[in-house]
Order: sequence, then structure tokens, then C-alpha cells
Amino acid sequence: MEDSLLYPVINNYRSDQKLDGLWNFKFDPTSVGGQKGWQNGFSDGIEMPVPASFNDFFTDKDAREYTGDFWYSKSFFLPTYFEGQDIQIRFGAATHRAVVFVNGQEIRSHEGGFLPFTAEVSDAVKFGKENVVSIKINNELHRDALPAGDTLKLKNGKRAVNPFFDFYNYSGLNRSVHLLALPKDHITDYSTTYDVSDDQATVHYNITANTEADFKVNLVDENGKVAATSEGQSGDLTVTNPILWNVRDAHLYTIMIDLVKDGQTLDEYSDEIGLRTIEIKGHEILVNHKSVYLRGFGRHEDSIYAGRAFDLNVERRDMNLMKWIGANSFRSSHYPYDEQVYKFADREGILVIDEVPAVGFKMAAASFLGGLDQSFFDGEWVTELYKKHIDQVRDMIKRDKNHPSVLAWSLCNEPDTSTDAAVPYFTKLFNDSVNLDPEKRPRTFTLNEDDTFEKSKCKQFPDFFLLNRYPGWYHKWGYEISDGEAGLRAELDEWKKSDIDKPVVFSEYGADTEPGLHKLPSIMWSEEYQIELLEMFNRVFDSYDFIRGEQPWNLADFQTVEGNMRVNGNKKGLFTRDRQPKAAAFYLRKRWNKLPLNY
Ligand SMILES: CCCN1C[C@@H](O)[C@H](O)[C@@H](C(=O)O)C1
Repeated sequence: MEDSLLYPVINNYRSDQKLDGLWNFKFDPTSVGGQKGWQNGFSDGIEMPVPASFNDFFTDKDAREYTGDFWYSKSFFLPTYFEGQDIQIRFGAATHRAVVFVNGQEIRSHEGGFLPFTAEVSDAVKFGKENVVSIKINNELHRDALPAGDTLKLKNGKRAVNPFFDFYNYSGLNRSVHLLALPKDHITDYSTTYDVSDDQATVHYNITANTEADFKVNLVDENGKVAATSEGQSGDLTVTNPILWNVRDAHLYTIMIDLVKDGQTLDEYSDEIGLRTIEIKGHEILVNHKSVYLRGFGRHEDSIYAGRAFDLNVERRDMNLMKWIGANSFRSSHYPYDEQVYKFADREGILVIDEVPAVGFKMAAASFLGGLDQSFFDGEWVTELYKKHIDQVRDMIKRDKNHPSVLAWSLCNEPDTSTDAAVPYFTKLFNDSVNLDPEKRPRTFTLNEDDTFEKSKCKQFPDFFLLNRYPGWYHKWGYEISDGEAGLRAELDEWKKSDIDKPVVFSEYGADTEPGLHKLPSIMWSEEYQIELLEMFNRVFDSYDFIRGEQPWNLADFQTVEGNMRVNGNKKGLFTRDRQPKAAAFYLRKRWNKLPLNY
């Protein structure tokens, strides 16, 4: 678990210099980089953009599909005026595991390719001189790591990944790298919880720092006016006539925290927050005590050229597409996204189900297209896997807890919960995570086809249900879709008869669709069929009042492993990979724009 995951800011006390751009890059297939001194940097590599996945830049398949160790290195100058400050290098994400060196000195390692980590380098850097940061990364997949999969040794001696999940194993420094200079005494974290009513809102805050100190806290509105002030490591900021953060009607305040010692301000941290509450009551999801019906998507951080890397241009387009179509939410399937995505969602009033990369915990997903027939949770890998799983749940919640857009935490995507072996794992997972979020937002995980109401042994854990269902595509497809509808209704009738008094959200359903393929009457892969499948699901959703959300799969087409069911990736997008609409996007826009945004 990371000590601090605060997003970098620049102010009179803190410096933040991005080390993005071209880094030296080398593959290390026989893991000899350490013996060859690459931790001291190297100049005979290739120039690799950061942030970016390395895969799609290459023109040869061995490089694109490369699995194993690989190195990045970059030199940076550290001015003398930073002497006496705490010098850190913060990696937004290194996929999947990394070891960091500065000037040849090993600083730290990190496991997990979708969350930040910070290397404390004050004792390794030279002030007033050039320094070198090197990072060794490994992108192999294992059953005891997240996301789950295998790494194969081919007969030609090369390695290949076998993901138990349906997205490409894009790897590298996928998010920005920051060179930070902080005061020796500094703020390391803060958290907020809320009470809101129409005429008053109270922010209950708590601050952590690396030293004993006094704290002054201001809450400033969007016009720069101080709306409330407080003092102390914890306390309340009470705003009269507040402008609340609402779905698709976002209003942000800035919390400004000063760390003070002997009357002198030594550090400051500021962040944008939203005054709102989240609740689950019976079948309802409530924001500020008002029921919300989720409309949105499963997504991927995925784009041409940059792979899995955060791309500000793509995110701006995706947010505009979601507003155009009438969405009010998305799930960060199947891993935590770059912090800037949640900042976009905060500003746009879009709710986020934040998901940890616990995906592929199901042997039937091995190689995705049909795997071993055993319970994943019977495997000998489960003990080691759990340590990494709960560690990444802790860091995801620690990193994202202050975003008003975060509605809920998805602790797993489609685990195999159909056997008793899953129960002790999920009992521990939900017990160990219950107090991680000061706001106690709902926790859930997605239930896939085989984990029906009747078969899942873990229905008791989630605060609301996320159902991934694929009648019309993976079964009862084409002309049999009417049987698919009947089967879906039969399962939902079971949910309806049950005493389960929680909301159900459909978090995945859809059809691969080749843009431009038209057929009358329809045929699978045609744009007409994608609409017919969505019409079927929407007929079902409109029949059950405990269904409180619809998030078709996926917002956009995305890259996957090669396969006989994948045509250059997954085509279930409502938009193409270059973010242009398929016919179904216009159909869905009509359906969603009939509803009030925060219905
Ligand atoms: C049946 C597995 C559930 N779901 C997982 C998601 O990651 C895949 O992309 C999606 C699909 O097959 O389109 C299916």
C-alpha cells in the first residue's frame, strides 16, 4: 500500500515537473540488463514515447507481442534550489510490475500496472547535476497476479501471454511520470465525507501528514469566494445555501489545506471536491437523496497508437460522446483509469463505478475462448493473488476516494462465484475492504452468465448487483434471440421473487458490430442486429423496476488478443475505435435523451 497517492500539484511549496516525452527503451528478453548496468541508464536503446504502451509503435510482431523484462531510462537535471526538499518520482502506471533505479541505485519495486507509485529519491539524486532514472518493467501474466492469465514459453523460446481476459496486454509507462519536490514536512493525504440538504452542506475532513502540525482549511467556491473555513487535523466545513454536485449538473469547490508550524505555513495542498452524498436504499441508488437511473457504458482506456496509455484528446472526445448520447455514468472496466479521467467525470457530473483489475478470476476464461474446467478459487495461486488483490483495492480507494464522481467500487470483474471455493475469498475481500472508504460507498463486483441468481454463491456480498449478460450474442443468438429474451426474463423473475432488496444494474450486454455492415433483415455483426439486441434488452429493463441501470458493452471498439472471434479487436462498441458512431448510437441517444439526466 502506498503512503501517499495525492495527485501532484504546483504551488508556493510544491514543484511538479513532468518527465513525459521520449525515453530510452530496450527489451531485456534474457534479463541481463542488471548485469549490463542498464540501471545506470543506456543510450543504445530506441526512443519511446511516455506516456504510451510500447506495443503498437513497432512494425515487427516479435516486438509488438513482446513478453518479459524491458527497460526505460531518462536523464533529468535537478536544480540546486531543490536541495533540502523531499525529492520523489511518481509513476502514474507501469504495467504490470517495476523496479526503479536512480543513478544506478535501486530505490523500490512495485506490483500492479494500473495505479501510481512513488519512488523517494532524495538520498540518490545529485543537486545541480544531471541524474538518470531507470525502470525495469515486466509484463508477464500470472494466475497469482492482476489481471490474471498465463505466460507461455513457445517452442522457439519466445514468451507469449495467455490472458484470461478480453483486452490486449498493452504494456509500458502508460501514464505520466512526475518529478516532485515537496517540503520536508508535508501533507500526505486527506479525506472528506458529507452531509447535505438543500440549504446546508457539511464537509467532514480529515488530514494526514508526515509530521505533527497545525492545519488551516478553506473551502472556496467556483467564484473564488471562501465558503467555509476550519482549523485542525480534522473538522467540519459548513456551507449555507451550497451548490451541490449533481449528476450531469456538477459544481465543484476547492479545498485548500495549509500545514502550519510555529505560525509558519510549510506546505499547502488543494483539490477540487463536490458536495454530494451517495446512498443505496432498497432498490434505489441515491445521489443527494434523489434516485438515479444509471445510463452509460463499460469502457476501456484504449486508443490507436498509444494503446492503454491515457490520451487527453481521446478522453475529451469520449466525454463529449457520453454527453451527446445522454449517458450519466461509466464503469472503469477492468482497471482503475488515469486520475485525469475522474477529474473529467467530476467536472461533467458523470458517475463512475471504479474497478480494480481483478479480472480473469475464472478458468473458463482461460485464453478467454474456453479454458480449464475447475474453480479458479481452488487454485494454489489464490493466497498470493489475494495479497495483491487487496493491496490494489486499498490503493484504488486511497487514490480515488475524494472524487465526487466515484459512485461505487467494483472489487472484481466476473469472478467464478458458482462454487463454494469462492465464498472464503469473497468473505475476506469484503471484510478487509469495509473500512477503506471513509464515505463507505457501495462495493460490488460483476456477475457473469454462469453466476446466475440461482448459481452464484456470493450474492450476499455486493451492495448492489452488476450483471453481465450476453443472450443474443454468446448464446441464443441470431434468430434464437427470442429464446435469449425468454431466458433473461426467467432469470430476472427469480431475482424479482427473491427477498434481495438491492438495485440491479446491467453492466455488460452487446453485440460485435462491423461498422458499415448492413443487412435487411438483420444478421449478426450488422449494425441492424446491434440495434435489435439493444431493443431486446431495453424491453426487458423496462419490465422490472429493480433494474436501476443500463451500461451496454462497450462505449468504443477496443483492441484484444488475436482470436477466431475477434476481428482486429472487440467490435461491441457503440462507437468505432476512432470514436465515430454506429447506427445503434443514434438509437440509444433517442432512448436516453427521453429521460431526465438525473432520473
Ligand atoms: C463473457 C465475458 C464478459 N465480458 C467481459 C469483457 O471484458 C469482454 O470484452 C466481453 C466481450 O466478450 O465482449 C465479455
